[in-house]
Amino acid sequence: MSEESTTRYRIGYALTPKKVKSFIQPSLLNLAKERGIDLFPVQTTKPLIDQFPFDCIIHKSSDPEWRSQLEQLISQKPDVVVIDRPEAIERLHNRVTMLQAVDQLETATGFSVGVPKQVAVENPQSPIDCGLSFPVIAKPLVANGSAGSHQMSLVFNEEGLRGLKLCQPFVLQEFVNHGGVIFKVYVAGKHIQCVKRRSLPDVSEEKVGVSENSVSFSQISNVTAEDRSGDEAEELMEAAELPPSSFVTEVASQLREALKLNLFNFDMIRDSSVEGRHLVIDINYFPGYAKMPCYESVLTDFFLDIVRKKPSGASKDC
Ligand SMILES: O=P(O)(O)O[C@@H]1[C@@H](OP(=O)(O)O)[C@H](OP(=O)(O)O)[C@H](O)[C@H](OP(=O)(O)O)[C@H]1OP(=O)(O)O
Ligand SMILES: Nc1ncnc2c1ncn2[C@@H]1O[C@H](COP(=O)(O)OP(=O)(O)O)[C@@H](O)[C@H]1O
Ligand SMILES: [Mg+2]
Ligand SMILES: [Mg+2]
Repeated sequence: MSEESTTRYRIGYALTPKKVKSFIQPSLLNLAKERGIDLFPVQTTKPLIDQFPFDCIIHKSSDPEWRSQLEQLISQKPDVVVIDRPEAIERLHNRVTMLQAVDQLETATGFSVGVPKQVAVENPQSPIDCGLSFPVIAKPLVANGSAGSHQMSLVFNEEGLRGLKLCQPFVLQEFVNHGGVIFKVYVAGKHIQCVKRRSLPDVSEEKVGVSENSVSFSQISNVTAEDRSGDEAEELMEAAELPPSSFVTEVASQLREALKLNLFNFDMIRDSSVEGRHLVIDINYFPGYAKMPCYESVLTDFFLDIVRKKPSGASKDC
């Protein structure tokens, strides 16, 4: 008999109610069960150790108590795989540190990858001399999953910058024309999938001169199919070609290694002014996998990779 049909594994999940609703769907639970994996909810407010046994813990929770429980678990039970390490996830909670790994990537496929020019503004009250070209996007520095951390402004000129009523540190990032489409690359260990999503439209030089000083927006890529049907942005999206999968795989695998993370996605745009140039603009921990085609089988394959390759005597990073 194969290992798949005889051995059962227990995975504990600690997720917000919103995430449980979107991710822990019956279709995932059933497929995982058929293939030997049972998923159980973990309560972050109760001692983790009392809820054992588990072969693996997956989690997305901003509770500091939970983080210390996990750190204790990692030192006390090295056989349990923790997906992912809190300190590695932490790097994605800041829009400067999240993109630092991108600069180390090297691609061999004739395409290149980088990040847009950006500067952090720690004190939002101080006058801003950012040295960037307009338009720029003001993004909250902290990317902690709160609604506020997705609230952004597209700023067309100095006056727009002066008019920003921000009370938290933020980053200013050069807006790059990219044809109104972003590529979302979902990573679950070695499994990688790239999908297209709608983005902000290109900004022409004429438009910079005549537009408002700034425009606010939030979570543009999550506009629903009903909202966008028939519009011009949707046509752009349908016509756009995905980047070659060899390039996407190179970038995703190297990022996975550099970030020491298994469960994340990144937003990538094609720089319209430089042939083959792509820019990573955002990296998200434990994103909305259920929006990815066949997420149940991708995630079940990933869980099996993890529990079968469990190292003895060490918690696993990647
Ligand atoms: O809820 P969803 O499915 O829209 O997923 C969100 C992600 O959407 P995506 O899968 O990239 O389209 C979303 O990605 P974006 O930041 O919109 O690129 C975030 O990962 C979000 O998590 P958080 O609010 O940053 O903690 C994710 O939200 P949570 O489900 O983790 O709350
Ligand atoms: N530098 C940029 N140039 C062009 N468009 C951008 C840039 N940065 C962000 N965007 C657009 O703004 C959206 C939100 O920005 P992002 O950094 O992904 O924030 P969030 O974490 O809220 O998803 C992106 O999906 C993309 O449409
Ligand atoms: Mg994004
Ligand atoms: Mg994000």
